Amino acid sequence: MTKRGRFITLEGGEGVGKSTNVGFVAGCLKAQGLEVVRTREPGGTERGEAIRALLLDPAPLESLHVDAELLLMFAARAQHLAEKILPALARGAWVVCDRFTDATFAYQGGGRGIPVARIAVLEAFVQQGLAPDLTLLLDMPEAAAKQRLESRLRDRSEQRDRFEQEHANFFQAVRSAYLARAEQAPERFAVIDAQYTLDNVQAQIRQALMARVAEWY
Ligand SMILES: Nc1ncnc2c1ncn2[C@@H]1O[C@H](COP(=O)(O)OP(=O)(O)OP(=O)(O)O)[C@@H](O)[C@H]1O
Ligand SMILES: Cc1cn([C@H]2C[C@H](O)[C@@H](COP(=O)(O)O)O2)c(=O)[nH]c1=O
Repeated sequence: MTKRGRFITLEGGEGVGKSTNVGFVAGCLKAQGLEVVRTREPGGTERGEAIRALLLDPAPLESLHVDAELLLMFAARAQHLAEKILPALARGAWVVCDRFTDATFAYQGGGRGIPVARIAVLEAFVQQGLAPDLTLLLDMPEAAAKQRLESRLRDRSEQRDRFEQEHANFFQAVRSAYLARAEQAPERFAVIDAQYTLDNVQAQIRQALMARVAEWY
């Protein structure tokens, strides 16, 4: 019987370096001879990416109800699980995902104020017990992360998306919610101090990742 693959997620607020380090994590695992599927949320499938475009579109900032936002996150996730994540894990591939349900607890829970219990109902319904094996939480002060984000937006001439337009209080609440989740599940989370140089951050990530890989094999 094929051994089920492992599910690794990267989490954190805007601009902390998740997208930069998803490739690094995938590279470390590939160097161990593993099949790796790299993906992201919301998105990861054709339909999920269409939902992502709707969610991130800056235009309807005032008009998308918070419950609609929450349900769209889980709709994209249901498609992502069925079409990509579960088949990959079943064939023994390792999945590295830029954000997953901890982001929902942090953004829709911490940021938007939706009660955790309501989110947990949808989590159970959509995931049916599936949870990441390891979550790398990239954490740093919100103001410093904002500077990184600003410089990326400038360099790439990108427009702020609907979430990136939120205020400092929103991002502080997101950060607190992430840290609270990490404290509640220390066996799953590795908190990475993301405020340092990329070399330093990647050394922390490699150490956390390889410690788990050694535990699992
Ligand atoms: N350790 C680091 N030191 C300095 N700059 C960094 C570091 N890590 C990433 N960056 C830069 O910071 C910017 C934001 O990084 P990145 O896009 O990876 O963040 P992110 O967490 O994926 O952001 P978002 O949540 O908005 O997608 C990029 O310009 C990236 O090159
Ligand atoms: C999965 C998920 C994501 N979000 C938010 C967080 C970000 O602002 C965007 C995704 O953009 P990024 O460039 O990938 O950071 O979506 C959310 O609010 N809830 C979620 O469950």
